[in-house]
Amino acid sequence: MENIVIEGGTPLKGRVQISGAKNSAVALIPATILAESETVIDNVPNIRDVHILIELLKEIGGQVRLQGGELTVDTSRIKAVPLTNGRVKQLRASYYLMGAMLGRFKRASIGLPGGCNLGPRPIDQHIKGFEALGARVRTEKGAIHLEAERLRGARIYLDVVSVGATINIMLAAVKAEGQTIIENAAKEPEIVDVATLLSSMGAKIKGAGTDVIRIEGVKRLYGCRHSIIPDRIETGTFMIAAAASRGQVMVDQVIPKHVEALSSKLREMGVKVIEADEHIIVDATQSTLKAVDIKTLVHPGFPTDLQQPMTTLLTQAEGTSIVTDTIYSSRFKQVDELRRMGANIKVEGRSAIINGPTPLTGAKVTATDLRAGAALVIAGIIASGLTEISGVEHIERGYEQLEAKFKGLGAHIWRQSREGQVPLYRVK
Ligand SMILES: CC(=O)N[C@H]1[C@@H](OP(=O)(O)OP(=O)(O)OC[C@H]2O[C@@H](n3ccc(=O)[nH]c3=O)[C@H](O)[C@@H]2O)O[C@H](CO)[C@@H](O)[C@@H]1O
Ligand SMILES: C=C(OP(=O)(O)O)C(=O)O
Repeated sequence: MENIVIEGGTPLKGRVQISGAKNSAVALIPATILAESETVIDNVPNIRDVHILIELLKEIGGQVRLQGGELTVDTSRIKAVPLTNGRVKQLRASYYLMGAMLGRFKRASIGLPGGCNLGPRPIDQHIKGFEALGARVRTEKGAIHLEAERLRGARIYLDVVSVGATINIMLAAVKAEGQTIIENAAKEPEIVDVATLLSSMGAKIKGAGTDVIRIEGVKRLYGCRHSIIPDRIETGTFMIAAAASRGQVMVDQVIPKHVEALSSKLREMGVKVIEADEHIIVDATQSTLKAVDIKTLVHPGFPTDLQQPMTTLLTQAEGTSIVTDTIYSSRFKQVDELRRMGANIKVEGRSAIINGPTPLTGAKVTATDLRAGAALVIAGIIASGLTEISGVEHIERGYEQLEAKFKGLGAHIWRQSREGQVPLYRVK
């Protein structure tokens, strides 16, 4: 077991290249099940969630190769093998295997998903969608079993705007007979990315990226080539880190429009944010950071996945900031850890109230989930002294080479075995 150790206090400087989007990759990989020949996906991030999904595809007979960001999947000989083992529980996105296997085989048995512990993460809207398409659904021994004689297109209104349900229903509906209309659909860029892949496979989808998606079912889908969009949450993580450290960073190979909500908030705080076609420069070298309020919302609102890193930045802003998470009300596990480092934050209901600025000091802290991990890495970068972060496995689920990328920007960050010589002072 390893920890991340950071000696803080250096402003970040330089250029960082962003990887392919985790939250696209984890849907695109299951989507390859729908094709009856070879699919090649480029710009695949080298992260734990991707590795687990590859193992799951292999378990059902897929031939899979990941080489330098290029994933080749041959699903011509896969079978509807039940996936009810421990692996599916290691990530949330294993639930996309339900929609994809239902679409391809008209049946699926998939263990209940895992993922970050952000409070309740229901999947009732996914189930409602599958049932509307004609599937019988039962939950038994920790797994969901889906079965349909035929899948028939349907009009499905989502009671809550859900990225997961929108994608999962799309995966099953592309192979249903007739037309499916998903109303009150989520509009996240990852949904558009999945629709692009499915369309390249031969699916007929209109309206992805709006709140009404229309799908005309087809009989067969074929392999294709697809490149994953840049990770907007990784983009945002580096933008926030640049601002928090009062640095100047070019965040490269991104789609600036995907992080507009964050760019606006950073500008409101007094940070210079310059957008070009494929990069964003964040310059906080001359900034006096001002407090702002944040409310997480569905896209194009402020993303819940950046709420936790943002709380770290707001500890450095002058005044009181209120951060409200309307998507996951208890996504504040980073707060206790930030307090250990000197932050003045209290959580009331679904809001965190942050008073700043407070200098942070290094401490031993634990990453309890993926973005809490990112929040603590940023805290370590700006804190005085040494910060030691355990729970690195959460960070590895979703960030490719996080330490190497921060090191490239001048941060003093390294891995150390837990049994190693980690006194919280620098060994001379
Ligand atoms: C809208 C939103 O910001 N979604 C984020 C959410 O997606 P994720 O797919 O986890 O969540 P959803 O978008 O599906 O859910 C949004 C909201 O709807 C609720 N819900 C969802 C499905 C369901 O069947 N029933 C139900 O009540 C959820 O509890 C949540 O409060 O986390 C992902 C990983 O952190 C992010 O990449 C997504 O951008
Ligand atoms: C919470 C996240 O991941 P997951 O939904 O896969 O747990 C995330 O990407 O921020």
